[in-house]
Amino acid sequence: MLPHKASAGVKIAGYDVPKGANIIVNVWALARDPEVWEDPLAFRPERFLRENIDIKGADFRVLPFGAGRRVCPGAQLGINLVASMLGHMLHHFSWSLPEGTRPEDVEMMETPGLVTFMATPLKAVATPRLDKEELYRRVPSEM
Ligand code: HEM
Repeated sequence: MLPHKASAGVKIAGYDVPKGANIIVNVWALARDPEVWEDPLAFRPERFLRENIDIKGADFRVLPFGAGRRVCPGAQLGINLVASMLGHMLHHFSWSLPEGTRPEDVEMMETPGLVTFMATPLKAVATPRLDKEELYRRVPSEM
């Protein structure tokens, strides 16, 4: 989450947080807490199919958009854009690894920071799966 100033002095988990202190919530650690997540470092997105987890600030186990008064106001737009972008990428291209790279060689670890990047950039080969005419055809929208 972005840094915020404490508007009042408060005690949290035995720690004194003075008024005016700069607070940054470590959402990276929250989302990898082994007491909450089974095998937290394993890339297993299907774990989210098992239960309906709110990602817009109501469930503190995962807070990609923050929470509370300063929660991201663009959360729903962000979710819609990511779904649309992924859908387009999968619809238009077949995805494969570069020749000679095995799936088990792909390093999924990220680097920490304000914005998270992959520690080792992912190399993927996109092959158009629709013929060009279909791919670039403009579909006029009904007005
Ligand atoms: C997947 C995409 C996005 C992610 C992961 C994301 C994440 C975040 C996070 C973590 C915060 C900080 C919340 C906090 O400090 O508690 C934030 C704040 C904010 N986001 Fe987003 N965001 C996304 C997309 C967008 C979009 C599309 C917009 C606008 C169109 C937007 C506008 C803002 C604004 C204005 C704030 C500051 C809110 C405030 O401080 O009161 N975000 N976002």
